[in-house]
Amino acid sequence: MLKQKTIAFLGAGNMAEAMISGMIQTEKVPANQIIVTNKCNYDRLNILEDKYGVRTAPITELPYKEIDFLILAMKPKGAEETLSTIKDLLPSNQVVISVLAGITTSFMEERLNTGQEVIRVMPNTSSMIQESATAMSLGTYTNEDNADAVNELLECMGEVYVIEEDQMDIFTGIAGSGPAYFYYLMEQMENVGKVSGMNDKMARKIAAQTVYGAAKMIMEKEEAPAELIDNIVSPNGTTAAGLDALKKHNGGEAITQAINNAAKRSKEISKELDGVLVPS
Ligand SMILES: NC(=O)C1=CN([C@@H]2O[C@H](COP(=O)(O)OP(=O)(O)OC[C@H]3O[C@@H](n4cnc5c(N)ncnc54)[C@H](OP(=O)(O)O)[C@@H]3O)[C@@H](O)[C@H]2O)C=CC1
Ligand SMILES: O=C(O)[C@@H]1CCC=N1
Repeated sequence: MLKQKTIAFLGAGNMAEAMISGMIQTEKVPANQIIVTNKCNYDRLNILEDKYGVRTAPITELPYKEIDFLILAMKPKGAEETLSTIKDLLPSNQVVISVLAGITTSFMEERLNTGQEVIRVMPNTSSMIQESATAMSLGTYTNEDNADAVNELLECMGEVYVIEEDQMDIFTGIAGSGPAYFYYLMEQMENVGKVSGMNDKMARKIAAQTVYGAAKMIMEKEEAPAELIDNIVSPNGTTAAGLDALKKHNGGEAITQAINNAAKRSKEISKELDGVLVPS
């Protein structure tokens, strides 16, 4: 289904590259059917062209009539201007897909021509290695075939969850921003190892392997996290001592706050960009 689709990215940053990398690895989307553009950084476009074999074009020369899926991948503050610029250039059967945090389907629909299909997506940078947890929510006019095709496209980047749009802010807090929390955690683990005399590279790998193994256990086994914890804890042993410290220092609360704060920011972005002032 994807082989005949032409996909364009408006925005050639980290998220666009991660998605392109995921798509190309599956070989479901030929590289020459991916077109990438950005605002002004043509060096960046050249890098992506050399690295992935995608096509690039200045933003004013995008072949809109040829494009099936137009992926908005600039910063959220650029959405308003972009949508008004492209509104009348889009064929009526083209699907506009946004990965922008906080940009709602209604925001897009209000700024595009009536009937234009939009889909809101939240991937994460693990798309780069096809391990994203990606959410998608459909707009008012999305037809089923296009929704299926976009789902298949997103599966090139990892797991896809179709969710109600009112869950998108919390999904962003958990999964869109989530990798950063784990990188932060692993950085702490690595630093502790280094301070204790471990070789830098080995400390990084040990932290990553530990997190990877734990995530894989959750993915592959039936047990809930509490049971898996039970299997590690010995009475009066090292893990009990470690968990005591984690609880004493509000480790659980810290992660809850991180997710809720990110979700709150996603909501704020929606309101700010829709012209509703949010108290700071
Ligand atoms: N990074 C992440 O982990 C995730 C990001 N997102 C969303 O993805 C979007 C992009 O994030 P990210 O890739 O990190 O950002 P980057 O800053 O890495 O990239 C932004 C890109 O957008 C381009 N750009 C800016 N304005 C326009 C425009 N008007 N038209 C076309 N291109 C434009 C920039 O080009 P130039 O340099 O020429 O200005 C740049 O290539 C954000 O909206 C974010 O919310 C969603 C999920 C995860
Ligand atoms: O930080 C951000 O706003 C974007 C959205 C999710 C991950 N990065």
